[in-house]
Amino acid sequence: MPEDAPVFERVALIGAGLIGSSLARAARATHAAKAVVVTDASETVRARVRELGFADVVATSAAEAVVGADLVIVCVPVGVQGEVAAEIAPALGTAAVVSDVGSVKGAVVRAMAPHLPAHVHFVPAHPVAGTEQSGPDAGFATLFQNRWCILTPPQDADEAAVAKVRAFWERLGSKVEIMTPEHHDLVLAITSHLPHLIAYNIVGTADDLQTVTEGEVIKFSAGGFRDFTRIAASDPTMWRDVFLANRDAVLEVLGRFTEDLAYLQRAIRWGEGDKLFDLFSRTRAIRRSIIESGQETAAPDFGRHAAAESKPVPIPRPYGGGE
Ligand SMILES: NC(=O)C1=CN([C@@H]2O[C@H](COP(=O)(O)OP(=O)(O)OC[C@H]3O[C@@H](n4cnc5c(N)ncnc54)[C@H](O)[C@@H]3O)[C@@H](O)[C@H]2O)C=CC1
Ligand SMILES: O=C(O)C(=O)Cc1ccc(O)cc1
Repeated sequence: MPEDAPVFERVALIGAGLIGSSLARAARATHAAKAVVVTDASETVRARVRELGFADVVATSAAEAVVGADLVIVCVPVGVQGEVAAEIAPALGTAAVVSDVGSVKGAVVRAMAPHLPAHVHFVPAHPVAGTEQSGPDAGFATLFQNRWCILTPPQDADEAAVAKVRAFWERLGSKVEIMTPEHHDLVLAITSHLPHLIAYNIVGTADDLQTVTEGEVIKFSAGGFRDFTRIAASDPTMWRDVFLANRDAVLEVLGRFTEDLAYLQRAIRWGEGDKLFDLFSRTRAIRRSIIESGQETAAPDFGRHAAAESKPVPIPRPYGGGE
């Protein structure tokens, strides 16, 4: 294949928000697709996509969009991915590969797979790249460059279909890793979902405290708190769906997190400075090693492969030492 020959002929994107519109722009900019068809449930969004001009075709329904597509990527909140799969199923061509970009994989695979015809190759994906913005204006062509994209194909997936989806994401500039949905959901629970929950919680707590601090919480917010407010501005629908869909893994890591927080609370109460100092030294070393390895903007260690990943991953020892 010549270096910039399209990876797919006709890519259909269902949902034209931050991720769908970034994919359309990136697929065009890199010639990963010969033609890009976009649709969205919202007429306002479809009209905006026409104005912005990043699609070759703007279809009025998901079923219409997938006709003749050799790659379909579902880019809607995870809570409606099952509905979309049911809607597109009868219109999918025999050569179609179906994928998605959902931030949760296990629940999404369980919701979508039963609707898809047997001839369709299903290769779920999650680009670990995004912002707190949403909608078609927020997208940009370089969003996926030098970012991880995790694929979670079923064990009996068609190898050629997986290779083409990998090639598509690599064309957009992503680094691709393959793992099971369960492993994905545990890793993302700690690296992405829990940080968002903490951000939503701390900004909510600070807002409640405004009444006792005469409104000065926001005024004097230092860098750390401001970073939390950016994350806490993320889309409410998307994140409600993420927490409901990844309930088990989030509750697992949240349990560990609250135990570790209680350990710090006790150390502060009893003046145990060495405990605080030890943890802060450990975490500083982690940050420094990330920077030294040149991974500062990359996702954490996803270097594990599908076959090895069906069992739960041990979570590191508690701050205090033993298990
Ligand atoms: N926002 C982020 O940073 C990232 C998001 N994701 C995942 O990408 C997916 C999309 O997220 P965003 O693009 O950020 O959301 P967004 O809110 O910007 O866009 C979602 C779009 O889907 C449309 N939509 C909703 N239901 C639909 C339906 N039934 N049929 C057709 N269109 C429908 C909405 O009208 C909206 O335009 C989610 O599953 C999310 O978990 C993945 C990586 C990063
Ligand atoms: O804006 C940020 O800091 C993010 O963390 C973006 C993001 C949100 C959801 C994902 O599944 C992946 C990336």
